[in-house]
Amino acid sequence: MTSENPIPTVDLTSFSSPSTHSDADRLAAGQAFVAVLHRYGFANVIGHGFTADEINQAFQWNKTLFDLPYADKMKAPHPPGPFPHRGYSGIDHYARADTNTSTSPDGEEATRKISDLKESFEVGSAHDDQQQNIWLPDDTLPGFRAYATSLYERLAGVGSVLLAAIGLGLGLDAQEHDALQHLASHRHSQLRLLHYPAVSKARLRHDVRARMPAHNDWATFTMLFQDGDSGGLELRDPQTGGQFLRAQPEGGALVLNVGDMLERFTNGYFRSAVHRVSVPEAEMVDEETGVPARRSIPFFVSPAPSHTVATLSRFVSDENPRRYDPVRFGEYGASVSKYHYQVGNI
Ligand SMILES: O=C(O)CCC(=O)C(=O)O
Ligand SMILES: [Fe+2]
Repeated sequence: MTSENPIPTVDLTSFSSPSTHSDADRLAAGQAFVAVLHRYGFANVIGHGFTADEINQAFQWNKTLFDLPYADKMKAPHPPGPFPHRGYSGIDHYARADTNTSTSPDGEEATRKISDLKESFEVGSAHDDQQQNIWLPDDTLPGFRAYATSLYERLAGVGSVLLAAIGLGLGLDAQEHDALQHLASHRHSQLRLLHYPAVSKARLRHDVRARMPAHNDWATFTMLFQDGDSGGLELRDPQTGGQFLRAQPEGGALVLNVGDMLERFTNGYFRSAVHRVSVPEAEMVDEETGVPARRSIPFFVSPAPSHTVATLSRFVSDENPRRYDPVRFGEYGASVSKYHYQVGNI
């Protein structure tokens, strides 16, 4: 079931424009942010520092990239296997052309991996010592490499600001704050451009249940922009455990969801939110247009792979005993991403 109620919006202008705000403003905003994340594992964030023009520009690049012919996009192919998680993964329209019109729910369409319903381009830091970026030749998409590199840096900066807001809202001391900062490595986070093509009513009827099935993100937290009014991102309410709530795109807001590392760090005070990208029921959709295309831009704020994430002792008590052993982020991420790669759904 889906609720119409969007998740609450938090304004973090006092952090993104510190000179025009007081410490008291920041404390109040940080505490409000923490309260929403504690309740939902998600928050809509405004005042993050990205202008409307910057967001439009990011979606314009998303469109220009995915509008390229498949053969051009495949000049920067994601290598087989989960690592390095870089470059283009997508839909071979030519290979699937002959199965596109299948109407049998038992046929090939039904068993097709859900990954066929999206295409993505993964970008890391230019200074990542573990995973190298995989770029298109510059004459295939002039300026894209420079743009995506700058977008990565910009979002990494926003991620640090949001992490500081969480630290202030939690009332961490200096040592705890230092441990929190290790959950965001500018060199090891990840930018993803996503495009979900339009889906026909026929496919909705027969085999398409979701654009991205329910999952958790395994890093610290994810910041995500969604295009226009297409929507579709939903989170499972951590309090009811069943009901899915819409994360509606609201003018310029980014959606932040808690990932596994922040859950472990806080011993479950923040829950890594289960989320999915849904499609409407076939009956709700126009025969001609189907479900329109959708674009999103997530940024996964992550620790360094060598960093061991341990629970802060302030979150451990007799009522809430330690739930997690310390874990090296690289090892954790490798096992989870290997699983996702095998099932091919994220
Ligand atoms: O496209 C979206 O809105 C969600 C993307 C997502 O959950 C992911 O890439 O992990
Ligand atoms: Fe996700």
